[in-house]
Amino acid sequence: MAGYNLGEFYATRDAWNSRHAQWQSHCAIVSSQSIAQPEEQHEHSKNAGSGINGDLKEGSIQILAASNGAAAKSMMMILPKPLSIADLAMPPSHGSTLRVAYQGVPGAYSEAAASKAYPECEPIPCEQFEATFQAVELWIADRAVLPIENSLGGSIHRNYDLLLRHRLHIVGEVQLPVHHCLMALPGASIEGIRRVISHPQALAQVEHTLTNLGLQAAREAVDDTAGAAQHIVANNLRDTAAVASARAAEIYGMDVLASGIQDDPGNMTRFLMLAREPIIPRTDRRFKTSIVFALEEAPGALFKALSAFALRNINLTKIESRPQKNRPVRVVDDSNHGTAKYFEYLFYIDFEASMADPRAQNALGQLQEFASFIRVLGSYPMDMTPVVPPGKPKVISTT
Ligand SMILES: O=C(O)C(=O)C[C@]1(C(=O)O)C=C[C@@H](O)C=C1
Repeated sequence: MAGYNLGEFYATRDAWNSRHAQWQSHCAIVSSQSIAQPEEQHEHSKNAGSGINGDLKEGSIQILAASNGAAAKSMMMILPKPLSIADLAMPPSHGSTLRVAYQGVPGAYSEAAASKAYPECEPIPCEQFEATFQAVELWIADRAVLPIENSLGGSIHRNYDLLLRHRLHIVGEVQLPVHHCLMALPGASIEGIRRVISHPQALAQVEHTLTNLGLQAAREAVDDTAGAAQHIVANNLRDTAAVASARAAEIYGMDVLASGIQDDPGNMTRFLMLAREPIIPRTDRRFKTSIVFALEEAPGALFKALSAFALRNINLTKIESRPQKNRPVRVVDDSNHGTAKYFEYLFYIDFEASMADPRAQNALGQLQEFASFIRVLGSYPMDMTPVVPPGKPKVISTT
């Protein structure tokens, strides 16, 4: 491998491993609470005997994290620093624990999705979505977790483009209920908040509720929800609140001002699990298959393409179109009328059938007659976990 720097590789791996060992011992103290209902957490906080420094406030859902800014900051020093693309000099060797790369910092919903899919996994925080793909491609991680759509905010378009740009395979999906909290530094009140920061998807999911709470504060987009919480603590921003998970509030020692603030109580984000190798499709359980294709321009082309599925009684669960980046516009000269400009699209569809099912194979055979390009992104088990009834929104602190 020309230009490969072994020294850098070991330094990166050792730095990562030592940060991660510190983080794991921290986690042993702060017992992890995964996406519990806001009410459950509230009750738990009332009943809990002690946090790290044992000074829980009545009516606050600050459970086990440090409750003052300084302690929270020192806690943040030992959190694993997210990988950036530049860090990916590549440490492949590791034991048998499945390493799952996600975008964000501890407390992000993507981390919760990784743990839902692989409960024993070791989540690896990354700065960008692109870095999660590269972590898997370079064998630093075994899986990447990628949010792809939300029930309120819709598709995460950039991630569709990444699926095409990289050659990873979809091997699973997770549908995660997303229950947002509004959080600020300990002692803050909703009235004193002048700015609300979070991931743009999260801000979109709470817009009406924030307005109904009378919060006129400016909204500002940042890279991830938990990163917003971390940023407020690191910079001691007393007039700023974050929209993030209850677990993020716990990790960064923030007060929850309101919980369950998503505009729809059933708010849900769908995440994809990606791997270097595809899984072998089966027919003994419910599978979904995701594909992407391009069509030749013709009247009824999309109708004909989709009829391949309808005729075989295959349910389509999602359709998304994205620009064809290598050929976004097709120009056709019409000597009589001028020049017609056609935008070229890629169509991403998810359908409810396994690639081991002859109906799916025949449908793709028929689709091939119309398509100029087809790629199977993955055939994987559907998330069939029961939906937990959502809790009611709750304003915990206004003073
Ligand atoms: O910022 C996070 O916590 C994420 O995991 C990202 C993300 C997203 O990209 O949609 C995931 C779930 C929620 O819908 C909000 C944000």
